[in-house]
Amino acid sequence: MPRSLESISDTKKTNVRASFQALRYIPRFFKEIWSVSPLLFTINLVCRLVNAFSPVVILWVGKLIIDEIIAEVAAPQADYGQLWNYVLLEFAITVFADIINRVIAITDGLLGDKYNIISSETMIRKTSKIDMSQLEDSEFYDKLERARQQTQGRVGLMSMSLAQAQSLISISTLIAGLIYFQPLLIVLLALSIIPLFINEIRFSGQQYSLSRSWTTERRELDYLRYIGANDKTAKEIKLFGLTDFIAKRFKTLSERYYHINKKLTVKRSIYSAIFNVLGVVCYYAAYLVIIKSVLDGEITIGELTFLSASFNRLRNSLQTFFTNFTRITQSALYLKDYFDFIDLEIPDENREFLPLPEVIHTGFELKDVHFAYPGSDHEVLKGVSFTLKAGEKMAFVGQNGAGKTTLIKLMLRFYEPTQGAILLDGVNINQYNKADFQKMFGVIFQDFFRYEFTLRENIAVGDIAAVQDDKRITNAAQLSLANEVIGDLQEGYDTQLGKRFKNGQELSGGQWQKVALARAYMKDAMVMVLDEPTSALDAKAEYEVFERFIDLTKGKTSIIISHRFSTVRMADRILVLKAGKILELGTHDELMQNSKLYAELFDLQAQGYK
Ligand SMILES: Nc1ncnc2c1ncn2[C@@H]1O[C@H](COP(=O)(O)OP(=O)(O)OP(=O)(O)O)[C@@H](O)[C@H]1O
Repeated sequence: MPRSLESISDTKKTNVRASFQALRYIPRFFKEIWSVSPLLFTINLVCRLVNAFSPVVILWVGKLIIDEIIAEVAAPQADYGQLWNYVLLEFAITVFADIINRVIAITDGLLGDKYNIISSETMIRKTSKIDMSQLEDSEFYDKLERARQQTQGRVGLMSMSLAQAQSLISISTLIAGLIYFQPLLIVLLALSIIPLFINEIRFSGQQYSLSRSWTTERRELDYLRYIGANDKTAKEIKLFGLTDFIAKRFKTLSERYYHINKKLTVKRSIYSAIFNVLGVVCYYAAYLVIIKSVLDGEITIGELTFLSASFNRLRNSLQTFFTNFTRITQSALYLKDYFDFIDLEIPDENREFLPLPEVIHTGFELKDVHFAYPGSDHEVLKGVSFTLKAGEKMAFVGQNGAGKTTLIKLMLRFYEPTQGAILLDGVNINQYNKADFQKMFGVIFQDFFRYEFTLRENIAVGDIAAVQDDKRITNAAQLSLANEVIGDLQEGYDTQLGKRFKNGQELSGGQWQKVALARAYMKDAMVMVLDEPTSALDAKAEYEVFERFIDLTKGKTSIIISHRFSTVRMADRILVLKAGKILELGTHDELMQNSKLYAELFDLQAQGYK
């Protein structure tokens, strides 16, 4: 549940502390930006440093101009030479500062874009190393989501932090001017700015807590926005008349956020307005002090304009400085999410592994394997033990939810068994490097992904390094019958699939399945796993696909999951699962003689074909 405004303010202190602590990530952040382009970064820093002095210099030249005008007006014989020099100088400084500002903006943009590319790429690479169990954890997913979404925020943080450093130098030079002429002005300055700062910290902490505590709801809103307006769901949404249901759900959730946020924004504006009046009072008090100094003959009219303009500018600069400071501390928290994600330890990454066998000698052995999905007490597998011999074709059978796919996921090391072990040639599979181990398999899952890439790329997903290898791609397509799709495609293997991009062509469910099946044939994998690979194929295509599969995988260790018993019977042995336990294991003939679940289901399906 999202928190109420009151509870948000309760946690305000913790968040303010946390955001200050997150500032420690800034140096690392800048180190990363530096490494993106040392040249751009140096140009940016030098320009900012030079421009940091421009406000005080311009104000000072302005003072010189006014004093010169007054002096020349009062002089019996006017000589305007010096005055025009000053005006020219001010003009030159203004033009120069403007050029430098543009260089800063350009280098900010280029650095931001480069950093954006590199950090997004880093995240994509890191995500691939993260365990499935972690990716399915909603808290972790929120963190990943924040890290991903804040890519632009991090770019903003970069220019904001650099601008802050520049502003700090400008502020120091202006303060030095005030101290030199009238130290009392500093006290008035502090009086006008400190309440605003406290107010800023107080409310921005609440604002951040609110936005952060809504990460999950924002994800839900994004999801509703997605399913409410995209081509994949349009059919069902129209047919089932879901628009109203989705729109209402979206509206209710959005409005809850809107109301909490509105309350906070109004409160913040009222307090800001009150403190701003205090600031204006201080400004006029300072103005009176400066006027008095002129009247007392302590300073010139030029110095009056210099001091009052400096004071005003300082007040504005400090206000922006503090506002940006709180913004930076908040963005730094997102930086923390990003670095936490990047630093996430990948267990095993630096471990010594056993070399993978070049060929499988004895096969896989599962010993009393138990498994419950992370965050769940429900045991999906309850003491599963069997061997899959080298070169054997085994089929997994069982009703929906029996645990067939889960068993595959454990054998592929997407998850670790909660109890028991899986051995390959007598060695626990966790002794091998996970990524290398997974490369041994050619797999197609029932929920394979339809990449909106070209047909060639969709097939090459099975071994992306071979994306330009026409021979292997056409071969894989022939084996899986995906080559039959080609006739309908205008640009052959280079046709864009799906409807999301220009000239994309959509395939039927069965055609997609053939394409996905081709992925498994892209490499000469030691173990083949087909998880319901033919559910969308017509009977003829299914028969052909399996005939080829059996033919091609002769002597190769393989697993097939299927609900079609005509397919299943082709396997050497069949493993029947029921509620996470092995009910039967044997050849088709043995199981038929057993007269248990397998025989019952087989007969049931056979009846249907009579
Ligand atoms: N990622 C997951 N997190 C939590 N529970 C899961 C997850 N995936 C599957 N389950 C649960 O595990 C059980 C077994 O699912 P599994 O997908 O292994 O069944 P299956 O035998 O392959 O079924 P089907 O024939 O329907 O594909 C189900 O009760 C399911 O709800």
